[in-house]
Amino acid sequence: MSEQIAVVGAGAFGTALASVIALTGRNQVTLVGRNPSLIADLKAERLHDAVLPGIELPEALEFSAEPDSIGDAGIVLFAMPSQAQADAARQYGAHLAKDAIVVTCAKGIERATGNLLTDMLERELPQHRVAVLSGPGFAADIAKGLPTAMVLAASEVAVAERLAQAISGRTFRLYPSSDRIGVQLGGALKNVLAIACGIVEGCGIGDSARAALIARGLAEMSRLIVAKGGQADTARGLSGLGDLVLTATSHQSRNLRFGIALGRGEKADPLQGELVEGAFAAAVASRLADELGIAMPITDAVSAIIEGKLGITEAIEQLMTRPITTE
Ligand SMILES: NC(=O)C1=CN([C@@H]2O[C@H](COP(=O)(O)OP(=O)(O)OC[C@H]3O[C@@H](n4cnc5c(N)ncnc54)[C@H](OP(=O)(O)O)[C@@H]3O)[C@@H](O)[C@H]2O)C=CC1
Ligand SMILES: O=C(CO)COP(=O)(O)O
Repeated sequence: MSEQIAVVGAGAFGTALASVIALTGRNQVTLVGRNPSLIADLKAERLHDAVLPGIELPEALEFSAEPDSIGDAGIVLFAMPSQAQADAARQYGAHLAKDAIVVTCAKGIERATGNLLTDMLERELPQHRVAVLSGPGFAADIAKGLPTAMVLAASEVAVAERLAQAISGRTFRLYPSSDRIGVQLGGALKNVLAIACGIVEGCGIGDSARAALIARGLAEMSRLIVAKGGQADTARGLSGLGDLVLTATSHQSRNLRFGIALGRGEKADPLQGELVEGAFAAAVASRLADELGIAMPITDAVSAIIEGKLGITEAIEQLMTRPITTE
């Protein structure tokens, strides 16, 4: 079935998603950006070299800088950073079709409130159903047509299935899920854990330490998912373990590179330069863990290091000398 799909947010991920969905040939896809001169260049050149260098965008993909261009879309993907999603909901909400489903594609937690992005979007857009797209996939890999599998979660599995069918193509495969909580927390926390793995790499304490962080980090992710009402199994799937392994081991990851800079003792400011979602999620996840009474020592340490409250040597010492417990 043919769908009208709008992707809002003309950055790396939005452009990659719009491109791969347009390539299915089934859907009419519009990439909607807020910068008219960028959109004019994309239309003219079919390249977005600032974020996806050298990758040609499909002929079938349409572009617009007008918020009302989303008015006929039944599926609207929000592909801007987590902390910009509330603003985007306010800016684009009035232009959504009555039955449009909004799919958040960001990996984070609302910093001001600790809300999941789906809860925040339902607050801002109470008339609309809200779904989540997350999982292991770098924008450049997706846009190049390399095989990628991710998860599409909606509260009703039938809706998730419909969205996954509509968006999936020959190189981009979506698995439907009904666990929006687990899928979102996996995406937010893997970024924090990738920073931790970057720190380990940057300060040169070995691959064994990285493996320990991945496994113990996954246990933290699972605990938070369950405490927030999600399913433990989701942590072991694509949006949890899958994305954690990808981001914690590939230098394509901005979160990993940020952690490496921290580990090398370089000055790293998450508000300058490229987007580092984990730097925002660390403090809010640590706060949530505290409120829910669950242990997330790696997340706490990453948050404290970023805030300059804890040194790296001290953090390693603290993690290694915690009371011995069963796994
Ligand atoms: N890059 C990747 O490989 C992947 C990214 N993600 C997730 O996708 C999200 C976006 O990341 P990514 O695309 O890489 O980031 P980028 O920094 O490449 O792009 C972000 C885009 O969002 C736009 N934007 C910011 N605020 C708004 C707003 N209020 N309304 C409309 N557009 C807005 C920016 O526009 P402007 O240029 O005008 O500032 C920019 O085009 C993050 O949560 C990330 O974790 C998920 C999977 C893979
Ligand atoms: O989420 C991603 C891949 O799944 C992208 O990771 P970074 O934001 O760390 O680059």
